[in-house]
Amino acid sequence: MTKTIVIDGLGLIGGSIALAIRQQWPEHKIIGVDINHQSLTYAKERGIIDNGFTQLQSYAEKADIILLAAPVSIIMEHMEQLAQMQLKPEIIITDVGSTKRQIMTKASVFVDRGIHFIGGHPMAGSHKTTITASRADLFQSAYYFLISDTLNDQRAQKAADELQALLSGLNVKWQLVSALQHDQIVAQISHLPHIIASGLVNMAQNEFSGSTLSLKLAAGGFRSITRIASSDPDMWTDILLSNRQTLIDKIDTFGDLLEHVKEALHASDRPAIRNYFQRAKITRDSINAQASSHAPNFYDLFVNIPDRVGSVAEVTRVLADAKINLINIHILEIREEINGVLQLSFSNQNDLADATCALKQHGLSVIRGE
Ligand SMILES: NC(=O)C1=CN([C@@H]2O[C@H](COP(=O)(O)OP(=O)(O)OC[C@H]3O[C@@H](n4cnc5c(N)ncnc54)[C@H](O)[C@@H]3O)[C@@H](O)[C@H]2O)C=CC1
Ligand SMILES: O=C(O)C(=O)Cc1ccc(O)cc1
Repeated sequence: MTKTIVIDGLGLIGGSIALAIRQQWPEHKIIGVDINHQSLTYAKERGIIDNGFTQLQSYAEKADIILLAAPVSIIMEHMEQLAQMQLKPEIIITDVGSTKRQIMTKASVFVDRGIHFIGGHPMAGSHKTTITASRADLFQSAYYFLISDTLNDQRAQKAADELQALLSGLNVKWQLVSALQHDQIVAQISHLPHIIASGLVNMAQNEFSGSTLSLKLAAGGFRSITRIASSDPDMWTDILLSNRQTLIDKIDTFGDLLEHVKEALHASDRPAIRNYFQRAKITRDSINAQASSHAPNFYDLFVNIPDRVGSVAEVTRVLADAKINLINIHILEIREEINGVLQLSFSNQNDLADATCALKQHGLSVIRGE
């Protein structure tokens, strides 16, 4: 059955979800809502949406599904507005906001009216924003949180099944958690890291100001750990303010950890310092191992590529010549004058083995994947 889907906030995430729905369900009508006219024009010209509006009121009452994908504070404002409208009785409203406790508390505005609200959060994205950065495959193999708080009866479960079917083209791994669990998890693995990344950049900037040294000297490590400091400041202000207490606690704990390293340095305590790095190494190495064991549909290898024009094309040509189907390619790192690393994903073990062989025969250095 043809559905009308309203996507409110047509940026990186709203745009990427629109693209994925469009690809899988071309018969559905997709309406974009954004205060930014340019985003609407961009999406309409490329056929990502059928029509665009600057006001949610313009189309919400005709919607079968509304996906709220603006910054967190706007999502909550728009939930209030939606609760005042004459919506279709079986409408499903969902969101993609990076925090969930405040949003799920706000969802009480829908309960009396019997409207389904399903909290969601795809755990993939980028430091880049706006629809121009959106991609249909942005969420491929990523986790997508669904919030259990409102999934408490059969009708709600049916609505969640419908939402999951609509978004099945995203190829995500669904993860059911409570809003409380969600905000604690993301505070640790997403919000605190953003605070630290921006802190490192601000500190380096302070240290280098007034000196002839500059941040251009920063090596790969600094660049990798601070990539997310390029994220949108308004979006991250909303995120921090909607997960305040959890983050205050996390900052305290992180402060204790730094204090521990400082004490070890004061005491020249070599075993304590080594232990700090060793524990982290074991855990960090195991993330890669877990990631590959949880993604049985993807077979990855990593290739060293020289920093010269055409080296990525060379890799893809070798694979095309060998008639090997590549399902994803990701540039992990390219540093000036040094090798970069390409991550190549295949759909099965045979393609992975054939690709390893073809690339090695071509003289390329394959890091992992046999
Ligand atoms: N960037 C990321 O990697 C991820 C972001 N999220 C969440 O997704 C949401 C959207 O983030 P992005 O797409 O990255 O941001 P974005 O900045 O690319 O897109 C947000 C869009 O919302 C629009 N907008 C702002 N105020 C509006 C209003 N009053 N009415 C309608 N549209 C309005 C903006 O014009 C923009 O096009 C946020 O809630 C964020 O926390 C979730 C997962 C990943
Ligand atoms: O760019 C990155 O690595 C991110 O961390 C993207 C991201 C940003 C916000 C989220 O709520 C989830 C993922």
